[in-house]
Amino acid sequence: MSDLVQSAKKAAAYAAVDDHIKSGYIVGIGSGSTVVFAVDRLAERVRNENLKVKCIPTSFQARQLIIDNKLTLTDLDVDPVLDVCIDGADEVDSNMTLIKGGGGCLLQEKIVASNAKKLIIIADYTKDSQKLGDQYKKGIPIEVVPIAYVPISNKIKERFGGSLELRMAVKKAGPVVTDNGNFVLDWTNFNQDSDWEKVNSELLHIPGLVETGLFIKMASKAYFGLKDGSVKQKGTCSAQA
Ligand SMILES: O=C(CO)[C@H](O)[C@H](O)COP(=O)(O)O
Repeated sequence: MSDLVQSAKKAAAYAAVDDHIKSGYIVGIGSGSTVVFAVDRLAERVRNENLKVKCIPTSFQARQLIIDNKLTLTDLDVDPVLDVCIDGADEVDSNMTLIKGGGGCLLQEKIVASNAKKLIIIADYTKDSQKLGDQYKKGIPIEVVPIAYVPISNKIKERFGGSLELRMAVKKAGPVVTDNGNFVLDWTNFNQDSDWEKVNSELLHIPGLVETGLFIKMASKAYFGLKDGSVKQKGTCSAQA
């Protein structure tokens, strides 16, 4: 990954943490490489400003980040309502519809985000698109119960077209297994002009399909780090709103 992209991720993450996290907050910690910068900044603010925050992870990776940075860990049993969730995205379209799940953590990410008063997205400039699929070519991740991956692939192809591929592991023989023990299908060559809300609700009716990486009407704001070091904001909610 280029230095420019890395700096862009960092700039977006720092700006979002500075604008949206206050002492006393319950904070959702997303997953992926951009979130690493957000946790760095949050830990720095906890040390320097004596900020009191409790963090809810969206994945095994996020839990490790919280622990490694000596932040306070909590969960939805103890704190079922979050003030804010900060997470990355694979792509953000002009309606603030997201593709998430490039790291395979979509299910817990969606659960945690859906219990947050606001979801703030942090990303580099390569994620800012007009339509889903403009820049992100790896497809829409779909988490499925393992025994159902073939019929689910067939049903999606028949109903909506495109191609589905079972995501394979890199340092393990066989498929990626999510934090929840499921498989991930990556859906490519979909119709970019789809009504994503309708598609998403139809997908969620397929037995065995656990969750989709389509996040619709969930994100309040997206911060994109740009090549020149500045940060572009997309979406409506104001800082600390
Ligand atoms: O949804 C995710 C993981 O499941 C990530 O937030 C998404 O893949 C973006 O990751 P990165 O910050 O590494 O670009």
